[in-house]
Amino acid sequence: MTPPFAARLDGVGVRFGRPKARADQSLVDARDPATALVDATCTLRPGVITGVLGRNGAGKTTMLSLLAAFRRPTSGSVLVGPEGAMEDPWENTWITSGVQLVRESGDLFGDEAVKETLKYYADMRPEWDADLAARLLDLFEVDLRKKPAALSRGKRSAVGAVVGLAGRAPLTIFDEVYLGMDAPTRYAFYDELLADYAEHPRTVLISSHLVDEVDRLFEDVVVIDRGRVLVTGPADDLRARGATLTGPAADVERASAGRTVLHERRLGPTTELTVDGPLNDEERAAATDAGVTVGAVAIQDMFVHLTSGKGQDR
Ligand SMILES: Nc1ncnc2c1ncn2[C@@H]1O[C@H](COP(=O)(O)OP(=O)(O)OP(=O)(O)O)[C@@H](O)[C@H]1O
Repeated sequence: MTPPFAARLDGVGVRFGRPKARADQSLVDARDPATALVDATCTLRPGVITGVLGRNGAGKTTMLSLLAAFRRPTSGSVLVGPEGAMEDPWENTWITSGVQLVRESGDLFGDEAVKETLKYYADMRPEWDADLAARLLDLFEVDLRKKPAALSRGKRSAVGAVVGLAGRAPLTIFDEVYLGMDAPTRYAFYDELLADYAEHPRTVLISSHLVDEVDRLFEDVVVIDRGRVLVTGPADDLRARGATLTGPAADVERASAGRTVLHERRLGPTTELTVDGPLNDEERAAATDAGVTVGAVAIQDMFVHLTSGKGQDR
């Protein structure tokens, strides 16, 4: 069995369209609307579930497409493979045979019954688990005899999820695969992913807007904002990164002195501030003594605050 893949992006830039007429065409310009990634650098640890988060158009799909060798970077380097033996995935069958990118559409073969798509992936993936695929198709109530056009959007996504789970590729990437699924199907997918991952460790990347729903799955996160990697590292660091301070306005102001305020909410005499940076025990105790309640900030809220560009220093 191939060990889980790691991946590394180093100073990666991606610009769509024709190269600009200039001396160094490998340069990407953040102000150019055709630029999808700018100087993106991050490491994806092997055998870990990483959440790739970003607002619409942030560059998530572009980053995931690079890892699956669906496209090449304009600048910088992309490496994928077992730790210590990573290679450029572009036109590299050894690497790409270990990478499964599952997209929301499910990438089903247009004119054939769904069972033909599954047969194709079963032949391609040495670790394909036919029993798991059959059980999941039953769970998601997918009729294998139907052609993709006869399936609902959610059922097509479900087939993609089955391809990703049953294939057990050393790098499995789910790019917003569950967007078409209803809530019970999505929750069943998350549970199946966690259960299978626990038994068959591999590297999983999940991109999503539904951060609240999926954040319990993440061990690491990469947050992309307007083409730049804003945060990369353990999800727990992001969970512990900020704090909410709630209480009488003057006390909250005092407790937040010198910190970057990401969000502010006023309810009559009570103020709630979301601040960047964790509070140490002393600061926490001082705030509590002053009648200020200190709370945690969920990944979803931190993500919204960090990518809304509204942070202000106090
Ligand atoms: N083929 C293309 N030609 C030109 N620009 C593109 C192309 N594909 C993507 N882009 C642009 O690159 C940027 C990043 O797109 P990308 O699809 O990677 O974002 P995303 O984070 O996956 O967004 P979403 O959450 O909306 O799917 C966007 O500004 C997008 O308009």
